[in-house]
Amino acid sequence: MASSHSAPAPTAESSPLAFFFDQFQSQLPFQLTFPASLPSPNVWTSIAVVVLSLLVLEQTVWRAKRKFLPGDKWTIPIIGQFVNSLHPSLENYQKQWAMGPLSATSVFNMFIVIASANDFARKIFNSSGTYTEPMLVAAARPILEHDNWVFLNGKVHIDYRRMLNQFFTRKSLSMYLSLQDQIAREHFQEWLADSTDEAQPVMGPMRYFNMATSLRVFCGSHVPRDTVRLISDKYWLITKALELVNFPLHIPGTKVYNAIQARKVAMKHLLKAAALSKAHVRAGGEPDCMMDAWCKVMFAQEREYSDKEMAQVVLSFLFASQDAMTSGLIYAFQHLADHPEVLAKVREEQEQIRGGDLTRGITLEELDSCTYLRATVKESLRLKPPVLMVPYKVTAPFPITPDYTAPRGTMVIPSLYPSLHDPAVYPEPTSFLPERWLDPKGTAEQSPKNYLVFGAGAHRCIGYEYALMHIAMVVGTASVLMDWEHSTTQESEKVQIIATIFPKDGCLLKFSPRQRK
Ligand code: HEM
Repeated sequence: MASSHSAPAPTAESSPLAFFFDQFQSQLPFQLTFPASLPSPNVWTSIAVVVLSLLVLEQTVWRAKRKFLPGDKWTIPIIGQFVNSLHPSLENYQKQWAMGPLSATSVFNMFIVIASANDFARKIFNSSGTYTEPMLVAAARPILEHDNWVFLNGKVHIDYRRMLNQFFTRKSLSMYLSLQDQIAREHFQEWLADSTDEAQPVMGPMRYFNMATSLRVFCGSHVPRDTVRLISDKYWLITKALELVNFPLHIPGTKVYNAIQARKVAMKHLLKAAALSKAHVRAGGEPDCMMDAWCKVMFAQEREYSDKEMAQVVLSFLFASQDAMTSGLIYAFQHLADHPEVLAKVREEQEQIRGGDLTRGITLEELDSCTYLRATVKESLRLKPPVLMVPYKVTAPFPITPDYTAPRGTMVIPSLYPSLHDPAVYPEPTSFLPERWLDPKGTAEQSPKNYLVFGAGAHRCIGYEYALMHIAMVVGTASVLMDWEHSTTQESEKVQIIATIFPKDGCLLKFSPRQRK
């Protein structure tokens, strides 16, 4: 093979790339060829210079943005901490939090500031509309759609949220409690019927149960029962794609592509539900679900929300109720199985408050008086908070401290976990101690600012009351109807992160009908 370029013999000074090429060639027993159409070594040199300059620029920008914040001295070229973010782990996050109250990292040139201290976390939560906007994760926009209300910020968000808040008051939510109880009992029956000698992972059944409950509460009978399984399965594809980092192109076969297709199917049914709900309320039907309650309010006012807007709102609610609530419920079952002394107290309280009648659902007033049950749920969510951190994006230079201003475009992440494991507020922070919530003068009750399970500020979880009521009702009812054993493994205390956290072994439980002692 003859070489097709006739440039003078390169030296390291004249062209480093061509020089290396010649060095490489000298090692080979045959002649390598530059086809005539390939750029000459001088062009390669120019490309190398540009690439090198970009790499130097990248490091310079990283150091200029990071300033004195703890973090890598040099960022990994181009990808940053991409590999770590592909496999997020609590251990890696803990390392990052241990770096300091504020620390820096980067993924694909996205500069990220992570707040571990409670003051800074709350400062970020409270900055939306002035310095920041909610970011969720990059894939959230194409999946939930760009015009979904969850991406609103500032005044428009406050107005929209004010309208939705009225459907999440305790009074509004109490009308669904008996329905929730009925659905829970149906699912308990299924879990008991499916129970085998071996404990089974409960992630799948719990997720489906939450979807069935949430669809009933949000959409009533406007989503037929036989569609619930379909939407639940589709939603799993959506959840799996909502990772901190995803493949940037949404081509067939990628998680985000699958999630977009799944959203289209779910939206088809939710759009139909919105139209049916409007027709039901227009015809004078009594509200039987959140969509109906919304229609009733909106027909009495001037602003009419389109079927698409209503369906998108429910889509956003389902995301949260599916994932975070499943995490909260699974850990509540796990913690109670691992602490029989706590379960015994929960049962005693339930039997007392229900007056021995275990066949009927619990009322809101009764639930309110379950002091020990509510402390148990609160403690379970503290110990294993479903959401570890919430990404926000800086929209204007944000002075987080007097010395450090996060530049526009930075991803700022308030972390919830460190505040919820602060030993000064929660002594023995890794122990499950519902009693800490029973002393009104104790540090736990005296430091509500540390209880960041549901976030803080303008975007604080809209569903927190619903989630707390649901988990308490389910666990309370389960405690008097069933026994459950937890098969502990080496992975039970380890955490896997699928948008929210779950026991790494999927939580292996064996349910059986309650044996009264
Ligand atoms: C244990 C269960 C849950 C946990 C731990 C949880 C946690 C959170 C957290 C940490 C945030 C971010 C708050 C912030 O940025 O300050 C959030 C937002 C949100 N959650 Fe939840 N959530 C739960 C259940 C639910 C449920 C059942 C719903 C259903 C309605 C829901 C709907 C939402 C919505 C719509 C937002 C965004 C609110 C806004 O931007 O105004 N969540 N949640």
